[in-house]
Amino acid sequence: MEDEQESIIEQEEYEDGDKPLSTRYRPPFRTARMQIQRSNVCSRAYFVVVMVFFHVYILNVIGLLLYVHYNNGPGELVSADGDTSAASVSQGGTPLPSPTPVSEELHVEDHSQSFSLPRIEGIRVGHVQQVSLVPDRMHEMKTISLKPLLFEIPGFLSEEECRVVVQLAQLKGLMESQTTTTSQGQEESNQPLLSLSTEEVFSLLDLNQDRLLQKQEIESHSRSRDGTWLNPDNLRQILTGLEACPTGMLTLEDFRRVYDISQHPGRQRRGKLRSRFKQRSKHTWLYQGQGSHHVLHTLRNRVTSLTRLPSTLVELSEPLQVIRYEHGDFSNAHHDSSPSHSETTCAHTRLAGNTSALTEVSCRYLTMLFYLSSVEEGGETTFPVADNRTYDEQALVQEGVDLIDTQETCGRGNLRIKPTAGTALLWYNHLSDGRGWMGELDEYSLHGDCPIRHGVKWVANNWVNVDPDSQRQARYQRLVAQRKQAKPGMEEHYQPLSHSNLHQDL
Ligand SMILES: O=C(O)CCC(=O)C(=O)O
Ligand SMILES: [Fe+2]
Repeated sequence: MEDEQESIIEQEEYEDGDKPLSTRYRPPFRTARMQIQRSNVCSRAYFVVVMVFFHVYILNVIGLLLYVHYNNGPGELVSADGDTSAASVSQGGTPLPSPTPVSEELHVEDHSQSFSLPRIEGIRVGHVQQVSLVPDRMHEMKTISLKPLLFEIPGFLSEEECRVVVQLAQLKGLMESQTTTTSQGQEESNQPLLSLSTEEVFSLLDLNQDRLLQKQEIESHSRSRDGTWLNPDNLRQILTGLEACPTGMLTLEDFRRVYDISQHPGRQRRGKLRSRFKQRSKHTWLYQGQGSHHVLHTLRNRVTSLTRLPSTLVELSEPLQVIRYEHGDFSNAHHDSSPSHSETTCAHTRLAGNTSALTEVSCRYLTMLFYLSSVEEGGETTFPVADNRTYDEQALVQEGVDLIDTQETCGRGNLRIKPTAGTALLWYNHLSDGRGWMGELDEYSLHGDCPIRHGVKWVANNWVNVDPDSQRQARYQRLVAQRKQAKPGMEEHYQPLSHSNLHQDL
């Protein structure tokens, strides 16, 4: 009986199409043979499973590589200043070939190209990449922080270019950047501004006027550069109250409780709202399109090259803003761009915008800040929460320390960059939406500048405007293209918000 069983097993083994049994190892015991039989079947199944996993793995790797290549990869840079044959970005010093010409004209046809926004990879803090921006030299671009993604490029402008931009700004004439106070200092800036009831304050905070205060609404106030009428303690009280609220929203009654100014008579005497300094400087705007000074034009091309953004986006963005800070001048910490709400619309795409939106705001995917002068003492650009592990609105305004207030707390920021003539900073104000377009505001991009102690500081801002609604951005670009076709030679100009408007919008 046992023999019979054995021969059946053996026969099956042979019929399976493997080697003849005679050539096989014949184990002395039946149980062992059965195990071998099972292990053959198992190893085939195992082989199939492994192969399937292997293929899935390979496909995943290919997919990932393609994703990285088209979205975030260390793509190609183009040499600006007309040199399209030069190499571009590389890591470790070897330039990569990258011949994509930067056009002097608006690319009205390349909408498809416009719908992916490349991002430079930071790799890690301290990482240095070689970039080719001018024909005869390479520049080094160093990662300064990952949150926000921030780079420093020394020598982005030559001494002569800095001088030209400053002179052009002086020729155009600088205007006062609006401040909420006179320029006599903090004392005076604390003068009462308005006397508002708690209900009026509630209404001001209630951006969408739904009679409920959401965290977003309170936070968007706390972000404003002027930081005016809610002091840090008020803000902290309100946010704490909101967090204790199970609905996550405050009704007017809840608000009354958390905004109980009578408990803190010293902080908000008689309910007077106080304004504080937000900034002090002078600024002007310089157009960079056709007919502008070649240095301005070149600078814009260099921005396109470095950022690898579609040239249309850069060309349709705000003009160059040049700012001069003198002794004591500064600006409070702020975000250059705005969080997107249903009630807001981007100023730059207003042509294609939703007219029912309440507020126009600045939508700035990235900032390029150029230092046009070195400063002897003070005037550092500060990123108070750069590379924090977490971003916490409340931590910004803890008792006695208001990181927004650069006049008082500049030294406490996480990162401070000393202005050096010719150096450029590049940072992304927004995260990616994960699909290659602009996503949420990067809270960590909060920055300001410390008061000038000695010397004069000149800087210029090139902001690249992008609408978080890619369809609206596309519509806007189509409209501009149509207008351009109808009126050749006319350049569509972004109408800049004034510097002060901008920061009230934040
Ligand atoms: O001047 C600086 O260092 C920063 C300027 C700035 O943040 C701005 O103008 O928005
Ligand atoms: Fe800024």
